[in-house]
Amino acid sequence: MSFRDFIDHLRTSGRLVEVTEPVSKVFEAPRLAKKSNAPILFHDIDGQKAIMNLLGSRDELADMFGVPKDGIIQRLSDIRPDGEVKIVDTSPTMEVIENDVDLSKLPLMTHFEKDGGPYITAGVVVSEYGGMMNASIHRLMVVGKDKLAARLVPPRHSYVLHKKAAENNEPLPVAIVLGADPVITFASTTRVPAGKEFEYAAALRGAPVELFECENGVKVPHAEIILEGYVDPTERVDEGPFVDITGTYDLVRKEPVITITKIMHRKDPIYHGILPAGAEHLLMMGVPYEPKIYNAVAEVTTVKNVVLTEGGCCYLHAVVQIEKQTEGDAKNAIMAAFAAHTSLKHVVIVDEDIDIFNIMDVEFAIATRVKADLDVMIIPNVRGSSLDPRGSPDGTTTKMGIDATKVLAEKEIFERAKMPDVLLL
Ligand SMILES: C/C(=C\C(=O)O)CCOP(=O)(O)O
Ligand SMILES: [Mn+2]
Repeated sequence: MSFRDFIDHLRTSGRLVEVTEPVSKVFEAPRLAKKSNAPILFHDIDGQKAIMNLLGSRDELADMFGVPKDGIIQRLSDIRPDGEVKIVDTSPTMEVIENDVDLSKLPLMTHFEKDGGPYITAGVVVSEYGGMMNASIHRLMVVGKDKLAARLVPPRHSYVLHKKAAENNEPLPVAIVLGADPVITFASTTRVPAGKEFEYAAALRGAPVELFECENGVKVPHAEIILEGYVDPTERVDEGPFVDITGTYDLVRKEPVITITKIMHRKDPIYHGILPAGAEHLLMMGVPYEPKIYNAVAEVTTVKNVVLTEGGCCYLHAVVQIEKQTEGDAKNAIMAAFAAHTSLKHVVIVDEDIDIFNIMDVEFAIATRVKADLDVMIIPNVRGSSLDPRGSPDGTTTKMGIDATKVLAEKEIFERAKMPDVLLL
């Protein structure tokens, strides 16, 4: 499915908000997108088209995968990154080719008051070096007419490929993909084995992913806009400040510079922007880790479901539902969850009768099934997330796991009272 087909699907199913009045890319469009999580299409954002909140809810993701909302994890855990990838000669993305690059012509937005400037938020950076490829989303800050600073996070595969190229003092060829089939964009946020993002997307879609070759050799899927260029082996500039998933400002760091040599795009292209700290951003960060946690917990007990909660920025807090088999299972589930997602800070383990999507239910489990000295595990000096404002400067933090499951030997005292079915008047 193309990006446009997906937008048409949102339109025909009545879920798309359309803004036809002119809006500015500086603060105004992001403010409008922040009002709700509904997909919002701007027809005139400084003369261009742009969509935000494309995958702004679990309902949207579930619809894209063709499963119910509580079936997303199961679907993602079942899929293997072995779908078909086909190389083709041509692409609708080549409708317009610009060799005189001017990034200011694109609707790249400025979102928050202390932002370092406009940046690309939904660009899938595809890179190839030494026979390896990668596709992942990185922040791309405009630092010149044809230059972007890329936040390449260690140990993501783009970071590794850039490091390898830099060790040989060679530029890393890249292509930045904006507005591909949303399944491909989602696949680029996952933690599949190196170079398997497009195969994973093809398996998820149940249809081959077509790739075509850019002038610099990088192979890319059809998209609305593609920026072609290379990452310099040595040049680094300040990147940020920018708001990340926590809604607070991430640190300013020295990051590598990409020079864009060519832009290809559809006629009348639709730019994709992800609102920083918005639901789409949180989901893209968190949902790929949920199947990893699910599979890791499945190794130690019977796992039923996993969610990285929105209140925990879909990244720092998990709720794991298990069918407890033996006393102590929940403690093993806690350790498995931390091992599967090393940025996770707090995790709560609950039984099958707790609705993990309902925070009231999770709090009920903590309130009625936890005795802190027995059920809370505190683990100091563990690798945490660089995005946690409370993390230590050396990258470590203190983690907490809460076993909010029933004590098996006393199960009946934890049962929730039910009302019998009766005929209602
Ligand atoms: C943007 C980050 C990661 C990514 O691109 O996947 C920063 C958070 O990474 P941590 O590993 O949690 O520090
Ligand atoms: Mn990768």
